[in-house]
Amino acid sequence: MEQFLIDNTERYHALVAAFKPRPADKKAQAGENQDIIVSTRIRPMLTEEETVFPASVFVGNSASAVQVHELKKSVRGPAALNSSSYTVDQVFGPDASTAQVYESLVHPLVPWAWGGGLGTVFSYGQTGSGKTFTVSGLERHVAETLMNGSLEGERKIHITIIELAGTQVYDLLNSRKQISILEDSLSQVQLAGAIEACVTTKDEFAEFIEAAASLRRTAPTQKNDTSSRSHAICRIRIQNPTLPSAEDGLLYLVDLAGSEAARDRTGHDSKRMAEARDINKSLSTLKDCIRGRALADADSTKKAKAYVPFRQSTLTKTLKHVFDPASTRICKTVVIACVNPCLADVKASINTLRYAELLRVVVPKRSIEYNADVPATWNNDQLKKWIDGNSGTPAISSTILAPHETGPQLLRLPIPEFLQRCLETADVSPEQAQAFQTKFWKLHVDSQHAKSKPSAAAASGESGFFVDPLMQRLERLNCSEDPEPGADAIPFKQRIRPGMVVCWYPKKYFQNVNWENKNYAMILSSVEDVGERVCDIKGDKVREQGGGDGKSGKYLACTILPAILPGAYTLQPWQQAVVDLEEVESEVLMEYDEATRYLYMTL
Ligand SMILES: Nc1ncnc2c1ncn2[C@@H]1O[C@H](COP(=O)(O)OP(=O)(O)OP(=O)(O)O)[C@@H](O)[C@H]1O
Repeated sequence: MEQFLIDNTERYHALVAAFKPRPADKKAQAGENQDIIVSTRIRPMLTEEETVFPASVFVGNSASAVQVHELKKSVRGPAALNSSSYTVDQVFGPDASTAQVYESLVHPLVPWAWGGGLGTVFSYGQTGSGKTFTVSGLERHVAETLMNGSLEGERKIHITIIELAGTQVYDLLNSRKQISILEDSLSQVQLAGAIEACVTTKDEFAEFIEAAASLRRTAPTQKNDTSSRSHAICRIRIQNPTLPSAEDGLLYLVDLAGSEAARDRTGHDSKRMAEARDINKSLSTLKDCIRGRALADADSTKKAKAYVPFRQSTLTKTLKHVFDPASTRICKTVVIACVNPCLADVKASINTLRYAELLRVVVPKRSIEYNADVPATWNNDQLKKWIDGNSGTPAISSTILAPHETGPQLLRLPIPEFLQRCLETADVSPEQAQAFQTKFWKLHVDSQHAKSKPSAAAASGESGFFVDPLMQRLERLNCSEDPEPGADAIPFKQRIRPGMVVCWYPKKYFQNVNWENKNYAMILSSVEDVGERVCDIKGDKVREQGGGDGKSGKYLACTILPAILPGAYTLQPWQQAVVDLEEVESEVLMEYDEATRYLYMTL
C-alpha cells in the first residue's frame, strides 16, 4: 500500500488541490455541552514522514471541522480521492503550539479545580500521534498556573502519578512499585500504596513529572520506538486549608496508551497482541463511560437510571468519580484526539476522529421559563435578589457570590468555591456560609421533586388552603432553632435549652487529647439534673463536674460529627460530653433532613 501511495503522490496532490469542501454542517455543531469538550490536535509531519508521504489530515472549513483525504485504488482507471469531514468542538492544526492548546482547553480547568472542582484531560490517539508530547506540555503549563501566584488564596498541592498496564497499576513516583486500586467503605476509590508528593514550586513539580516520564514502561512498536503501551494518570489534588471539611479540587491529566490499528499489529508476538487487545478494550470502555456520563448529565430525570460501565476496566475504575452518575460532583472533561496527518496512517487517523465524534454528546438548547421556586430557571438578577433576601445576617454579598452567574451556573459551582465566595463578605462565619449553601442546594433538590409537593404558597396558607397550626409547629421542630417567638432577641447563653446546638472549642475539657478543632454539640440538660451514675465520654461522673448549685454553666450534651456527605452531620446520642459555656462560641442552627437522615446547618 505504501508503494501505491508513493507512486501516486503527484496525482494525490492534484486531486486535493481540485477538492471543493462542502459547507460546514450546522446541524452537527448545534447545541452545546459545557462539561465536555472534544478537540483534535493535528501534529506536524515529522521529517522522516514528509520526505516520503504527503499530509492527509487538515483543519476543515470551520474551526471545528477536520478534513481528511484518502487515496483509493480503483478497479479500473487511476487512483481516486476519498474525502471525509469530522466535527469536534475545536481543531488545532500543525502550527498550533501546546501553549495555545492549553489556553483554549485546559487553562479554565485550573481555577475550577483550585476552587474545589473536578477536571479531567484525556489525550487519545494512535501510537506516535503526539499524545505524550501534548500531555507533558500541558502538565508544565498547569504547574506554571498553579505555582505562579495568579490564583487567589492559599492551597496545598499534591501529585500522584501512576501507570496502568492491563490490570496492573504502578506508582511512577516510587520506582514503579506495584499498587492497588481499592474502593473503600464510603465507595471512594483509593490508590492504595501510591505516594502522594506535596509540591511547593514549579520546578519541584517539573522534576516529579520528568522522573515519572522516564519510568514509563516502554516497548518497541512498529509506529514509535518509544511508544508507551500503558495509560499514565497524573492526579493533582488541591487542598484548601481554610476549608478543611470541604472536598479537595482534583485535576487529572491522562495520557492514554496508543490505539493501534490491526495493520500495525502484524509482526507482534502473542503477548503484544493481547496487550493491544486490552488497550483497545479499555479505550472502548472509556468511550462508553464518557458518553454515558454526558448523556446522564444532559437529562437529569434519567440520571438515576443511567448505566455507565466504569467497573469494566482498571482505567475507568480508577476514574470512578468522573463517571459515576450517582456522583453529585460535576466533572469538566477535555478530550484531545491526537492525529498523525501522514497519508500512510490515514486509516488510523479516521478511527481516532470517529472515536472523537462519538464522544460528543450535543445537548439541545432549551428556553427556560422563570419559576421563583426553581433556582435552575433564574437569571443573574433573579439569583442576586434571592441571595440578598435569603442569606441571613449579615446578608451575603450577591455581587461577590454571583457576579455574573445564573441560577444553573451557581448550582454548578464547586462547593468549596461557593463557601469561599460567601466568606469574602465581612463577618460571615463558616457556619453561615455552609448553611446558606445547603439552603440553596436544598431548594434546588426540592424543586426537582416539586410535582409531588404542594407549592410554597400553599404551604404558607397564601392560596387559601387550611394549614394545621400543629403541623406548622411540628415542621419548625425539625430545626434546632428556638420555636418560641422573640427568642432570638435574648442572648443564646441565657436561653440554653435541650436540643440547642452549640459551637464548642473543648480545649480545657480534652486537656490531654489533641482536640483543638471546632466541635458541635447538642445540649441535653444541666449537669446537675442528671442521675448520679451518669458518666461522660471520658468516663467521668457528670454530676460531679458541676458546682451542685445549678449555676456551674455546664451542660451534658451529645456530640455532633461530620457525616460522609459534604455539609452533613450526624448526632452521636451516646457520645456525651460536658460542655462548659465558657468554651462555647455561638449557637448554631441545624435542621434534620428526612430524605438523607442527616443534620444540616441552616440560617
Ligand atoms: N505538536 C508537535 N510538534 C512537534 N512534534 C511533535 C508534536 N506532537 C508530537 N510530536 C513528535 O512526534 C513524535 C511522537 O509523539 P509522542 O511520543 O508524543 O506520540 P504518542 O502519541 O505519545 O505515542 P505513543 O502512544 O506511542 O506513546 C515525537 O517525536 C514527538 O516529539
